Order: sequence, then structure tokens, then C-alpha cells
Amino acid sequence: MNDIVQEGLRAEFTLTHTPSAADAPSVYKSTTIPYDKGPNGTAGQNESPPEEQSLEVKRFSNLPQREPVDIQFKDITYTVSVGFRKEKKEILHKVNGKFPGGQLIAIMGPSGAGKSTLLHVLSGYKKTNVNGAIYVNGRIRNLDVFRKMTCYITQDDHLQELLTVLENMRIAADFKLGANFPVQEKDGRIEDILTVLGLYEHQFTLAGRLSGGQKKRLSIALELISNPTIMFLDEPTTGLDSFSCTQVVDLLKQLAGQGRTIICTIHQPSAKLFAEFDQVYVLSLGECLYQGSTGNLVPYLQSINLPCPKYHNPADYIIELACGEHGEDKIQHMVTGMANGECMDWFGDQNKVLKLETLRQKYPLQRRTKENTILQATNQWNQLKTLIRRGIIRGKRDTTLTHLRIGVNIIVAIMLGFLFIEGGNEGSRVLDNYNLMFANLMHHSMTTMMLTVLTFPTEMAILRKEHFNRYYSLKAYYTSVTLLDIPMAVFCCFIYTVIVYFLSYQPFEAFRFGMYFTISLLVGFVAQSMGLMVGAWFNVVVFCCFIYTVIVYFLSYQPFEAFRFGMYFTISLLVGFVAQSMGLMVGAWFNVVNGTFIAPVSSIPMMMFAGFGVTLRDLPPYLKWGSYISYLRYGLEGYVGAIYGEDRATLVCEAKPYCHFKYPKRFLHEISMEGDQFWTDVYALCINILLFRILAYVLLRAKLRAVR
Ligand SMILES: Nc1ncnc2c1ncn2[C@@H]1O[C@H](COP(=O)(O)OP(=O)(O)OP(=O)(O)O)[C@@H](O)[C@H]1O
Repeated sequence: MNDIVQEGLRAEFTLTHTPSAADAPSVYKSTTIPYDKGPNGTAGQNESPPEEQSLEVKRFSNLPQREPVDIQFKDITYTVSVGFRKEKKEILHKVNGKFPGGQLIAIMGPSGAGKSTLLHVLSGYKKTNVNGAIYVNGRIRNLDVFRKMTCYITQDDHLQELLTVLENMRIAADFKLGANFPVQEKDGRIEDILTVLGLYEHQFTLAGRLSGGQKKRLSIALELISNPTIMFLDEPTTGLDSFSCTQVVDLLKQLAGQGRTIICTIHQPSAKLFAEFDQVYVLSLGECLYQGSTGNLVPYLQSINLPCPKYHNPADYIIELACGEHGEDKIQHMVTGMANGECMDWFGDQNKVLKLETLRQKYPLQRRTKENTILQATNQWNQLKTLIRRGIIRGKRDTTLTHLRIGVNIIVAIMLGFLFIEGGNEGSRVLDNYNLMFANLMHHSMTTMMLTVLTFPTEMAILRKEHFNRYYSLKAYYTSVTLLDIPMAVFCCFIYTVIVYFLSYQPFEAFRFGMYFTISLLVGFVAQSMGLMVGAWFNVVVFCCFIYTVIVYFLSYQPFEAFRFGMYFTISLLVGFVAQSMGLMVGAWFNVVNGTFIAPVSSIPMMMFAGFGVTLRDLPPYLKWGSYISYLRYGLEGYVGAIYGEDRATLVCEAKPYCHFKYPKRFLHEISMEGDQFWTDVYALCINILLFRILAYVLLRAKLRAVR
């Protein structure tokens, strides 16, 4: 972590560890631990006995008070392209407004009014096709600096559901506070936040098992770790019951009272909830109908001859007006009355409505260093380490998928092994053995590809949220995804190969087996060089890899030769990796439905050009190029090389009197393969993996940018 931030945080802790009651603002000083209702209306785990409910605690004693930040925006327009003709549609129409610091602000309006769009624009989540000016403390917003003081909490929580509340907090703290931050202070901050948010008693509960309100509070808790000055929340109360809504809004109010600017979109709050907000900004069809304090809304409506009926919730009434229920002309009347957000006469405290020049004087220009433009709080290595740690915890808990993956490999391997039993050693069954190789290719490519296609898109939402909130860079995330799967992929491939190989009686020769083992070790070394944390797993990888290959190889009675086994295994593994990379690429760009369609369909040309149905020799000259781009061709050629290349001895011919492929060279000639191309195939597959991985990364980056 950079020195400046670190120094700042240290200073914060020195200040806050021994807070003086006299120095603390009233909200910060003392409040009551929120009462948390348990299931069935009974008292929850963290229900305090009556005498404890009045216990006064320091709120966020580990989170320092923030200096308020004032946001002002002028003539904001936001345009999107729609349809095939890319016609322009303006969603925000030159809106203006001011959000003074230290306030709880609601952006309200009917569905489709542009609330989320305005929130996205102000938070910097959307930055393309935005026009107009956004000022932060009187100066034009510098997005990189601004993002370091903000957080964005999405409507759907996108939490790590397989991690407990405490694990989620610890991981977030490692991302946001960095490795050099003292552990005790980190824990103190986490404990403080969990206590105030009423989650302390649930710290060992899996996030996926929390109630809606608790999940929302956890989302807020995670972002509070970095102590942001400005918090943007997209519909934080949607889907919550009124009790949880009040809890969340009450919490936001406390946070605003500490100097934070809290801006959230909200649909139609109850009168009680509405009154909790300091300021409200009402939109209709991308224009501002009202901005000012909640208390001034009724007088304002009176002043423009649209009085709020008695006993009517003003929040309901303004939404009715914004929907055009009282006439379309009223909308324009209100937009004009507010000068589309330029009018600031209805703010509660006019002293807070400072001019841009005044704000610039009040908040002098800060010295900018190279460090404080780096978005993430911790370096790439720490990000990667934390991502790997999180992935390992998830992997251990997601046992269904892990068992399913291992189970599928074992079952398919046993089925194929018995189907082609003894085929590897019998001259009259060479063609059967050839079919088995193709079946292996299909198995490895389909299982790995579909797994990635089906699981990756669900990760995208979490990636988007965490990446925007500066947890980690895309590079660190992508590297972790690549590394985390290696042990499992190797293990599954090993089990499968061992079963198939030995069941199908492939050559049992020590040197072929030695080759196999060398390749397995090399795979482990590559994995190790890709990251030290995988190095810690190295021995496990070698062991698992060995077990897997032995089972498949011997069960399918492939040749008992170590080097052939190595070749066989290498090809299986590489084909799996290529397919996985393709899956990653498809998954990075398409959603589950489209991906499930695209992935298998894109494999069909690869199969055509593999040389299985039509031999490579018989491919028409104008389609020859296809065989060079088909990774399945390299896979098939590699398998054939492993089993029938390398001067394979004459085959046993006991099943039938006539044995056409008694001499392996004859078979190689028949299918137009040399049998000595193994290493070329390995290089080709490695290049395929690299290309698909790079392409997947580029697509992923483009997708993250496209939504912004
Ligand atoms: N990328 C887009 N392409 C086309 N139209 C869009 C796009 N993004 C937003 N819109 C349109 O802009 C309008 C405002 O959308 P926005 O999501 O900001 O509304 P909202 O007020 O947040 O609504 P809700 O409360 O229902 O979420 C809607 O009519 C929406 O259909």
C-alpha cells in the first residue's frame, strides 16, 4: 500500500483509538446496537436483553470521521444507442443538482425516470456518452481520485455466498487495507463495523444463508472497511420488509452523520422513511422535478400551486405527479419551477449550499502523487494471493460441483474403458482404439468447456462490482481464475486417463510410462512458475496427476509403456485446457443461455477438421486450412502418436485370423498421420491455449468497459 494512504490510515487510527467524547460529533458519540429480529418474529441471536438494549456504544470507533465532500453537477446528459441503426436516445436531459456533504440523499422517481442512470453517471460507473460537468468540492471531478473516496453498492448484493460474514469481511479488508495494515487494527475495524451493523452475532453464518436485510447490511459493511467518503447505493431498500428498510435507512443516516455523503435511489418510501432523508432529488423522464430538503417538499408544491392533499404522503404525491397521474403538463411545470435542478432555494440549510469558488477555497487543492492515482489499495501480488485464498475456501465448500466433476470423469472413463476393453493391445481392434481416442477428445473438450461456460457468467456480476469498487485489477482476477482451476483440472484428467488407458490395454512399457510421468511433472512446474501459491500445492498436484493417469491407462488396457502414457495424458490435459480457454472466452462474452448454444456449436467445425470422419489426406484442398485451426486435430494426432507412433511394436492378433493393422505403421499410413508429430501437436495445443486465454482476457476487458 502506498505510504500516503498508509500514513493517513495510521493517523486515523491514532486519532480514533482513543476518541475523546468531547471531540466526537453527536451521532458518532453514542447510539444503541440495532435490535435484530430473529426468524418467526422471535428475538434474533443478537437480541440484547432489555438492560443491554440501552447500552451505549461508540459507533465506528475504528472508523474515523470524514470531511464532507460536496458534489455538484451541471447540464448532465446521457445518451445510449438503440437498435441496429444505433439511433441515439437521450435518457438524462441536461439535469443539474447539488448534493452537499454529510447528507443522506434520495434520488426518487417513477420506474424508468433515470434514477439508476443518474447514480451510475455520478458514481463514475458510466462514463461514456456522458456530457456535462461534475464538480467535487468545487473542482471538476477527477475520476481516478474520486473513485478512491467512493463505493458503489449494487441493488443485488452479489456477495460471496460460500464464505461466512467474517471471511467476507476479512477478504474485503485484505483487498482494501492491504497486507501491511496491522492485523489487530484490521480486526478491530471489522468487529466495530459488524457490531454497529448488527452482524456481529452472525459472523460465522454463510453469507448465502443471511436474510435479505442482513445481506444488504453485509454489502454496506464490506464497503465501509475502506471508510469511503461518498457511498452510492442502488435501491438499498428494494425487496426488504419495512423493519429491515428502517434498519438500513437508519444505518445510512448514521453514516451520513459521520460526514459521509450517502446517495441512494429509492422507489416509493413510506412517509416515515421519507422523513429520514436530508435531501431528495426527484426525476421524471430524465428531468429534475424537485431538489431540496424533504421538509421543504410540501411548501414547494404549495408555492407552485400543486398543493399536497392533506393526509397524503408527500413522497407518494410527488411520484404521482412525476408519473403524470395529475396531468402531463404538471411535469413540465415542475421542471421549469426547479430550472431542471438549478434552483437551490429549497435546501434545508442554506449555509450548506456553497458556491463552487467558496468550496475551492475551503478545500485547497491536494498534492497529487503517483501512488494516489493507483486505484487498488494493495499490489497485484497481494490481490492475487487474496483471490486465490478466497477461491480455495470456495472450492472446498462447493463440494457438489467438485464431486460432480470428479464423478463424471470416473464414470465416463469406466464406461469408455469397458466399451473399448483390451482395444489398445489388439491388432484387430485398432479402429476401435482410434474411436476411443476421439471419444476422449470429446469428453475432455466438452466437460471443461461447458463447465466454464455455465459457471463463469454468474461470476461476472461479482467481478463487475468488486472491480469497480477497486478490490483488485482484472489482471489479478484473471490470473487467479486460471491458476485456481489447474489442480482440479489435472486431477480430473489424471483419473480419467488412468481408467481409460489401463482398461483399454494401452502399452504397458516403462519408458512410455516414464514419459507420462515427466510430462505430469512438467505440468506441475509450469503451474508453479505461474505463481508461488500453486507451488505450495505442487506435491499434491504431482501425486494427484500420477494417480489419475495410472487408473485410466490401466483400466482401458492402453499400451503399457510409460512414454505413451505420458503422451496420452499430455494430450488429454492440453485439449481440456484449450476447451476451457474457449469456454472462458465464450463465457466472458455471452450469458449462460447464449454460451450454452455457442460453445458446442463452435466445436462442430473443430470436429470436422480433426481428421476423424474424413482423413486429413481426403480433405478437399480448399478446406485443408481447417485442419490447422482445429485443436481437436492436434489432440487426435497426439493420441495416435502416443499409442501407435514411436516405433510401436507389432500388435498382438489373437481375436481374429486376419489382422489388417497388425503393423502400427500401416494404420498410421491409412489415417494419413506420421506418428512422430507429438511435440508439434503439444506446441500447437499450447499456442491454442495461449491464444484463447489472451482473447478471453481481451473480451472480458472489453465487456467490463462496455457496461461503463
Ligand atoms: N442501455 C440502454 N439502452 C436503452 N435504453 C436504456 C438503456 N439504459 C437505460 N435505458 C432506459 O433509460 C430509462 C431510465 O433507466 P433507469 O434504469 O435509469 O431507470 P430507473 O429510474 O432507475 O428505473 P427503475 O426504478 O425501474 O430501475 C429507461 O427507460 C430505460 O429503459
